[in-house]
Amino acid sequence: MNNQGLYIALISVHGLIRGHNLELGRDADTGGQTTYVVELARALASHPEVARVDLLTRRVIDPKVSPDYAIPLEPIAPNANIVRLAYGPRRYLRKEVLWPYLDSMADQALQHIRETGRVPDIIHSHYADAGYVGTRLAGLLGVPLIHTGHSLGREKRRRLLDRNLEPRQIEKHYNISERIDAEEMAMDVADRVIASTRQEVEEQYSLYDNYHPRRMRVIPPGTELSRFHPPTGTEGNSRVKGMIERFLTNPEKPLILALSRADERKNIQTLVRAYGENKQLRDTANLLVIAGNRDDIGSMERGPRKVLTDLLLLIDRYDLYGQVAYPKHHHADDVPDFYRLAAESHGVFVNPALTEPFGLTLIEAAASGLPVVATRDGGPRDIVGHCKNGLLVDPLDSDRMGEALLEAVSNRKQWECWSDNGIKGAHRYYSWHSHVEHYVQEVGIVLDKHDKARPVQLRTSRLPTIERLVVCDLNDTLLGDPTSLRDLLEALEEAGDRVGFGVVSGQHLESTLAVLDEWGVQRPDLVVTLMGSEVYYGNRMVEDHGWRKHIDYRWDPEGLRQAMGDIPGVRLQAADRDHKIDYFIDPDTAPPVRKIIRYLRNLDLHANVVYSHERFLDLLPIRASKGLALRYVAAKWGISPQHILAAGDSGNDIEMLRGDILGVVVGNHSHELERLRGEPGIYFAEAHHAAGVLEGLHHYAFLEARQPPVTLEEDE
Ligand SMILES: O=c1ccn([C@@H]2O[C@H](COP(=O)(O)OP(=O)(O)O[C@H]3O[C@H](CO)[C@@H](O)[C@H](O)[C@H]3O)[C@@H](O)[C@H]2O)c(=O)[nH]1
Ligand SMILES: O=P(O)(O)OC[C@H]1O[C@](O)(CO)[C@@H](O)[C@@H]1O
Repeated sequence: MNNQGLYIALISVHGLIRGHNLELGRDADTGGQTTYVVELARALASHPEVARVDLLTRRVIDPKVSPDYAIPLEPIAPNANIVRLAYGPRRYLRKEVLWPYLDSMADQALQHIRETGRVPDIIHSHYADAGYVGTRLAGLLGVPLIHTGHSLGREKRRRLLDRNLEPRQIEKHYNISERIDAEEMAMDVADRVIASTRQEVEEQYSLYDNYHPRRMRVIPPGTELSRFHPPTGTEGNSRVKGMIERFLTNPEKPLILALSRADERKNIQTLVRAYGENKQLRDTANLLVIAGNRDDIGSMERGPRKVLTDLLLLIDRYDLYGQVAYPKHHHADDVPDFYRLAAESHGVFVNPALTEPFGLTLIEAAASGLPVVATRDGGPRDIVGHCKNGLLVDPLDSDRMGEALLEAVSNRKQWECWSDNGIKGAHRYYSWHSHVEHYVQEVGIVLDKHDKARPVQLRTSRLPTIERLVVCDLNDTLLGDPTSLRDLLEALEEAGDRVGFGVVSGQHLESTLAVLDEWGVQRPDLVVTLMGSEVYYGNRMVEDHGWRKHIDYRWDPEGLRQAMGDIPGVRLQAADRDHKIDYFIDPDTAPPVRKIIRYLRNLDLHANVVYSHERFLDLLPIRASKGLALRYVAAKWGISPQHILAAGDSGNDIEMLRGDILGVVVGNHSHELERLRGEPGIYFAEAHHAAGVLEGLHHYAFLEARQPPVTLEEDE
């Protein structure tokens, strides 16, 4: 731990995040995780060993949402900020469609880190999308990663298949494979995975190929105990009482409170059936359903729209008018009052979710002195086990759910005991104070143990004259046509010291330099070889040893060669360098690449597996690729990715072309690049080879002299 105090970067990509009045339940992506990360940021910032907390999220500029989400930097504590990074489309997008833009978020995060002038000591990603970004950032900077899944794709896919959704449909709507891959990668790279309950670890995280028990830590989130506390006797005149009473014939009856996002998984319909089918329960208590905020159900996303429509239909089917309240809107500040009003009425909180990874609402209810009836599937087992403040039920057994609710509101002695236990349990097990004590201790262990490889020292560029950088893949991109090659080199020459030139090749240094000499190309500023395994600078081709050390992470070439030897349709081509193993692959007889990757993972072997030209399969360290090498170099030189133009022609160039780096695909590209057509920041040239690169340079006006910095004398 350095004496500056910890600088922690939390990443939470999706949903609407701000420091006040979270619009929880507004849509499927703005729920518990957003509460969790904002409260974690504040709690960490108050810890004496923490100097700074940045909560990195996506900047959203969209007239349909509050302008709060467009503010680039929002202080939420004296040393904690929400940092909104601008990447991809400006409008609000659901989390499932953010994947193509996440490389760009990592690039923007590097810019933010360069502006702060300090590399974070730890990166903590929340959910799969942030895991994707965090994995790249941690790799580029060489700092440890912590990951928290909140909700896991393999479990979600299982549930969706159980509901007989078509795998193709699941893929199309949820991008579930990309999400699971990102979760696997995050769990592979993370030094720690922080879960909220033991169940999550044993039943959900354990399903992952990269599940490593020794890296798992259960640190349940806290709840804001200043917000959630027992009734103070003033509930009678709270705003929410009026909101609810307008629905109810006998408002003085005990309240059964359900509060969750309007999401299928929350299983509201079984709860309404349990209530509707139990006459004694209906006579004894009213039901209050808070399911997010809604203006017009008809204009909501499919998921929430279906949940709310079913709710109305069930209320009608059981003729529950006057017994069920279902307000359209509420403010975040109303939520604690809902719990207290229900507690005041000697009611009960119910979480009927089909599965609940954790269940923040249960600790909120406990802290409010409100007993619970909760699904036994997931985190509630831990919570009710700790707090002894209610009953667990099978979420699919509506009769039993009804009976449990009736018991909770009928047995006053039992109610008082549960209420008291819940208050004590919430303070004892679920305060943010105890959470961050444990968290900071873990971070200390990770940092002490973590390989002391210095993170990338963000110094200004090694080659200070370079403002921008043109990087070309070697074979079939830079080379291939002598005439246009000469034109390109002349154009670069004319651009002078402002524009640097780099080459990226799949071969090792010696053969790369020999080929460059053969084609009369002078020594580039930068040479990246072996698909991104090695990085060399300047005339003397000095190797970047920090990069080599950095990619050594979890690289086991012997183990990989051993394992690959057993795979049909795959033949060793060359293993001529420490950090790259080349194979020929016959797509007709070899297993699919995705299966090869899982096979290696199951052997605890880690590699970046690159398939190209439908016949090559290259194995690289997980931290190595052309794209990652380029971003590492950009960070090192202080060059923003938008000032780099990368040109390529085949599958192993994809990562280099995506993100904020300006991509150029030359006209003679192989067909595996076709899927990039139309992606932001990627230009498909008509011309072939170096002529295609030149076309791309013109397209981006990349070589045009930028406005020189105005100097004072010119002003006078
Ligand atoms: O209309 C609503 C609905 C919810 N909430 C709040 O939103 C949060 C909901 O969190 P939770 O019930 O835990 O559900 P999810 O949004 O599904 O949260 C995911 O992430 C949480 C944090 O990791 C985990 O507790 C959950 O199990 C996981 O599903 C709670 O603070 C609620 O008070 C509201 O304020 N208004
Ligand atoms: O249904 P999914 O895709 O697993 O997402 C669950 C959602 O619940 C949340 O808590 C909402 O904030 C996030 O974890 C996630 O957006």
